[in-house]
Amino acid sequence: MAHADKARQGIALFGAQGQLGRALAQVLAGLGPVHTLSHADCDIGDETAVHAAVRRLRPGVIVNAAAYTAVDKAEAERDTALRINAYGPGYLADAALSVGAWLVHYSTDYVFDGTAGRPYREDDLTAPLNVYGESKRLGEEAVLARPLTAFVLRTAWLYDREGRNFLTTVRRLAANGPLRIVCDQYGSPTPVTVLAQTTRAILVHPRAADCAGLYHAACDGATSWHGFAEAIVRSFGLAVAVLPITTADYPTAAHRPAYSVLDGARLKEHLGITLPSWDQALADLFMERP
Ligand SMILES: NC(=O)C1=CN([C@@H]2O[C@H](COP(=O)(O)OP(=O)(O)OC[C@H]3O[C@@H](n4cnc5c(N)ncnc54)[C@H](OP(=O)(O)O)[C@@H]3O)[C@@H](O)[C@H]2O)C=CC1
Ligand SMILES: Cc1cn([C@H]2C[C@H](O)[C@@H](COP(=O)(O)OP(=O)(O)O[C@H]3O[C@@H](C)C(=O)[C@@H](O)[C@H]3O)O2)c(=O)[nH]c1=O
Repeated sequence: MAHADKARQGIALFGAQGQLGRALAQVLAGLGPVHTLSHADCDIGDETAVHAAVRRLRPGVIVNAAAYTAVDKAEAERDTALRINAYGPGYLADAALSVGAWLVHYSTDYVFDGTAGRPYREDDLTAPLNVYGESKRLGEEAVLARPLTAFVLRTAWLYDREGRNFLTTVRRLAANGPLRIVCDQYGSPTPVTVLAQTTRAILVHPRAADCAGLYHAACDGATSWHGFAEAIVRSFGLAVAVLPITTADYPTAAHRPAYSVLDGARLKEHLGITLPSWDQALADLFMERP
C-alpha cells in the first residue's frame, strides 16, 4: 500500500490529551481521519482495551503519544512506569501488527547516561540513569522487536507555550523572584509542534515504508537547563534573574544525564528531514503567537 494511503485509512492517536498529543491532533489532521483517544478512552497499559480500540478503528497508522512522564515520581512508582512505558508500547505494536497498521512511538534522551561527550547516535549504548529512562528503553525494545513498520522517535526536552513543561514552570516561578536553575545538564529543547511536523513529514515521505526504525528527532544544537531558562525569560521579556546552580545544589529523586544531546544525522540521511536549532525553534514559537 502506498505511504499516503496508510494515513488516509485513518490515524489512531493515543495520548491525545498530552502536550505532544494535542499538537499531533492538529498537525496530522489533514492526512486522514484522526481518531483521538485520551487516557480515559483507552489505558495503553490494558492489553484488552488496546486491542479492542484498534479492532474498532482499524487505522492505517497508530501514533502513541501516551506515556508516564513524571521523571522524579517514577522512582517510587516503577511498576506503574513500566506498565505504561514498557508494556503499553508492546500491546500497541501487537495491535498494529494485527491490523497491518504502521506505528509511530516516542522515546527520550534519558535512555542515555550522558557520558558520551558528543551527540548520541541511534546505535550508541543506552544506559538509563533513572526509572523513567529505563521504562522508555524497554518500550523502544518492545516496539522494535516486533516485525512491523514502526518509527521510534527519540526526542528531548519537549515544551509548548501551554500545559505542563519547563517553559511554563519557568514562567510560573519567575513571579516569585530569582530563579535557580542547573547549568551542568545539557540537552536540546524541542517544541511539540516541531516534533508533530517531523512526524507528519515521515508519514508522507514516499520512501517511509522502507525506512522504518529508530531515529533521533530533537532540535539541533544544545543548551543547559539554565541556558534554556534564560532564553525563555528573554522571550517573555521577564525582568527576573536566572542564577546558575549545579546539579548538586538541586537534589532530585531521579538522576538525570549531564549531556543527552541527540545526533539527527540518521533522520537526515534516510528521510531528508532536519529539525531547526533549538533557539530558532523557540523564536519561531513567539513569531507564530507573540
Ligand atoms: N515531555 C518531555 O520533555 C519529553 C517527552 N518524551 C516522550 O514524548 C511522548 C509525549 O510526551 P508528552 O506529551 O510530553 O507527555 P504528557 O505527560 O504531556 O502526556 C502524556 C499523556 O499520556 C496520557 N497517559 C498516561 N498514562 C496513560 C495510559 N496508561 N494510557 C493512556 N494514556 C495515558 C496522559 O494522560 P493523563 O495525564 O490523563 O494521565 C497524558 O495525556 C512520551 O512518549 C514521552 O515519553 C520524550 C522526550 C521529552
Ligand atoms: C523547576 C526547576 C528545575 N530545575 C532542574 C531540575 C532538572 O535537573 C532540570 C529539568 O527539570 P524538569 O523536572 O522540569 O524536567 P524533566 O522532567 O527532567 O524533563 C525531562 O522530561 C522527560 C519526560 C524527558 O523525556 C526528558 O527529555 C526531559 O524533558 O531543571 C532547576 O534547576 N531549578 C528549578 O527551579
